[in-house]
Amino acid sequence: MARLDANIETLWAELGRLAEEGELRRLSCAFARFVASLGAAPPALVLASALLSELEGHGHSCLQLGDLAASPAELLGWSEDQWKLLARAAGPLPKSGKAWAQLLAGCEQVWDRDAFNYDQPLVLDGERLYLRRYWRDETLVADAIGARAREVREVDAKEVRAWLDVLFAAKPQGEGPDWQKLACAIALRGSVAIITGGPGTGKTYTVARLLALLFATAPESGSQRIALAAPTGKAAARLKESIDKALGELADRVGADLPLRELTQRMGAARTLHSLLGARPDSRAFAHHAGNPLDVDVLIVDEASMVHLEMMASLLDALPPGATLILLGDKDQLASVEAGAVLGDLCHDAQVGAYSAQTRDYVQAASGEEIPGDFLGDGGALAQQTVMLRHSRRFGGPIGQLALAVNAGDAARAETVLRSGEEGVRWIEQAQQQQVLQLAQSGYGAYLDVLNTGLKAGFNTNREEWVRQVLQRFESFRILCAVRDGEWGVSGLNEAIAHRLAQAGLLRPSGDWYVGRPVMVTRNDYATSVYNGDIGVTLPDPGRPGALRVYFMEGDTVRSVLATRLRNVETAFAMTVHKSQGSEFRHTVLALPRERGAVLTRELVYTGITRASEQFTLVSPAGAVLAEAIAQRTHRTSGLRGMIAR
Ligand SMILES: Nc1ncnc2c1ncn2[C@@H]1O[C@H](COP(=O)(O)OP(=O)(O)OP(=O)(O)O)[C@@H](O)[C@H]1O
Repeated sequence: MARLDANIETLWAELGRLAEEGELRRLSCAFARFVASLGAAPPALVLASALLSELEGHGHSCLQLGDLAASPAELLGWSEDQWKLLARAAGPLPKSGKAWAQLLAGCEQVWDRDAFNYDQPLVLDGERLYLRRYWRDETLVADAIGARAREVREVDAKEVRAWLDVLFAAKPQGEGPDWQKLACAIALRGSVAIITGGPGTGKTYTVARLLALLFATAPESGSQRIALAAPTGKAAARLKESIDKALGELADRVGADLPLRELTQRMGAARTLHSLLGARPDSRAFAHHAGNPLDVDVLIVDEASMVHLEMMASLLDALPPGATLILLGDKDQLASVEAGAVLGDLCHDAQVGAYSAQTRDYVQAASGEEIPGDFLGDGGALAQQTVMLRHSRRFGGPIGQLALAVNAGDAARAETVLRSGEEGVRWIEQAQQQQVLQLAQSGYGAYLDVLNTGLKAGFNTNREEWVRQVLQRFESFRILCAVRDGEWGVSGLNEAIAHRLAQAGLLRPSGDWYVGRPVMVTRNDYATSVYNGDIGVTLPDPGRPGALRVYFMEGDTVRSVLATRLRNVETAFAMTVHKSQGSEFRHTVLALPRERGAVLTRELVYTGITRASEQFTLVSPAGAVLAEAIAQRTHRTSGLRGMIAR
């Protein structure tokens, strides 16, 4: 016992030192102390608790004990020396994942999945250690998705095929299968389907046809309740706009055979997931859950890569058993800021297909499409309900080539495209911050022009149209950063851009709030109905001289909030790539930092590039950073796939 105590004190000292050095969050130390306070705490448990909490901060949902035994320093990117000091302080540590699991299973703070539950903070599931909350969320998601994927509905394949032939134009021979058509057939037979694909691959185009198909084939289609949702307000508005457009075009095509305009009218607005589930101020709990499920038959969720584990668990909990869930998203985009990489995990087999012979036969009968042999395999139930769209209609040019090269991890090819001089892509190498400021001044030129012209004219005539124009112009250009701090981070660039625009006489910043300040909301605020990620522009309040209001675009409508009522906002000339997900800008500038770091990954670069619709400019102060970023993949540990399979 004396030896244990001695170890523990040295271990606390080591953990404290790491926290001092900024290598460990204080929260992780505090969590380990909390675990230790609940009972006898061998140093190995204290160490595992601190690591687990730290990993959660990096987006992992659990600690793989096998990794902890095999390559502990790598887990958090620590040096071998740092780890050795910790390991020595903690005394002899288990040598394998199994031995770690045995040791932890004996601790009273750890709930073994198969044993008695009395509210311990940690859960041991095989050789994975979880914070209780994440284990519960991951189990819920795995059980709900797994059960839905295994539930295959009876389908009249002949009828479905006849409708699909009406809804999709015939494809030229020899071009391989029409994955969009195939996706509709697959989604129709299940209570869950995942449609993944890069930008412009037709995810919304496909889902509009799926809705038409459901409408045409469901026995009581007239009363079907369809809900559209996305993680952010902007993504929700884009989803609704694209679906309405696609259904409108389709209605013209199918004519009186299917009253699709009726379907569009019945669908209502797309909502954020928070609003759909009934978020409540000051509470993590939603109004809708298993006891009070959502009133829907079909739920379509776009930008699913942004949905974090806890939100996905809440969503699945609130979904009634008979309802159909369709997840749309790009599996290669950055995962959510919060823990989990749910879409990425669920789409594990999407690239290879891994379709069974049964799926192949069904698809052939219901859509007339043949799944090529390369895509057949022995994937699980979820793989059978997942389709990857592979052909982008919007991204054929250099931006598309660049995105493909980055996604494939081919840095040399990406650099060639960037240096090609082709219209649409540009690379400013060995850049100075001044060059980003120049880009900002010209990129935001149209925005500032409309803003200042209106201000000068006193915006007496058609003020609403002017506000709309200001907001739209602002949305056509954006500077994206990989990091928050420093000269190449969001805060440094925002400050420098505002200063530059002021020097050029285009803005008059004074104090926190000034006319023309674009802002992004950083926390949901139910009192003012503004949500994390919403972007607005500050303009004079027409009713109160001297007062300022922030204007937000919500679909087609503009709403405003008194600037002084917004507490959690930051300037938005520059924003992080994370926050830009779900948005698209005509010209996107991606500013990389001088040094590589853990956040600089392939997924981040890919997400940044795919935010550009016409022009992409990469700005990097140091040459090698791009290649290093492309080589570094996001890795998030989770047990989701294993849980779905069991
Ligand atoms: N099979 C098709 N035939 C003709 N046009 C198509 C087809 N599929 C998609 N499109 C068109 O390609 C464009 C992109 O499609 P869509 O918006 O559905 O893609 P997406 O994958 O949802 O893109 P994003 O991820 O950017 O939202 C749209 O203009 C759409 O009308």
